[in-house]
Amino acid sequence: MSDILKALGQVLEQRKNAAAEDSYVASLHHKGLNKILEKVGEEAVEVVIAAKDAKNSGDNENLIYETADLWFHSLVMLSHLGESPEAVLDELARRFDLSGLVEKANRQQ
Ligand SMILES: N=c1c2ncn([C@@H]3O[C@H](COP(=O)(O)OP(=O)(O)OP(=O)(O)O)[C@@H](O)[C@H]3O)c2ncn1[C@@H]1O[C@H](COP(=O)(O)O)[C@@H](O)[C@H]1O
Repeated sequence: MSDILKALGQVLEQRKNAAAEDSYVASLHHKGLNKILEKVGEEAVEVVIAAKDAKNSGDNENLIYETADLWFHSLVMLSHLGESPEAVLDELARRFDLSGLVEKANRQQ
């Protein structure tokens, strides 16, 4: 697993016990799930807009920036609900090398 994802997951957990005034992540945990979900939704829309702009301009810099914002806020959401980045990476590992078409066909049987 990526070292930075693991380290970030640990920081997000620690921030549950931090003061909202000292930390952006702590402020989100204090505001609660609805605020966190609002941020996830906002960042998802920003990713979509950045992708359209990148297609038109050929410049992916803002798309990378907005995608990092979306990943980050998704990790805060998972942490708030007691999950870790490892859980998502484990799920991706489980799916690895399994064709999406085959997986869908198996589901429909
Ligand atoms: N990776 C991030 C990260 N990415 C984005 N952000 C913050 O997410 C916010 C994104 O909000 P917007 O762009 O919507 O800007 P905004 O208008 O300020 O947000 P709102 O007031 O609307 O909520 C900004 O404040 C960014 O600084 C992040 N804040 C923290 N981290 C990581 O989390 C760690 C802990 O952060 P703190 O809890 O602040 O110490 C940091 O050391 C970083 O590793």
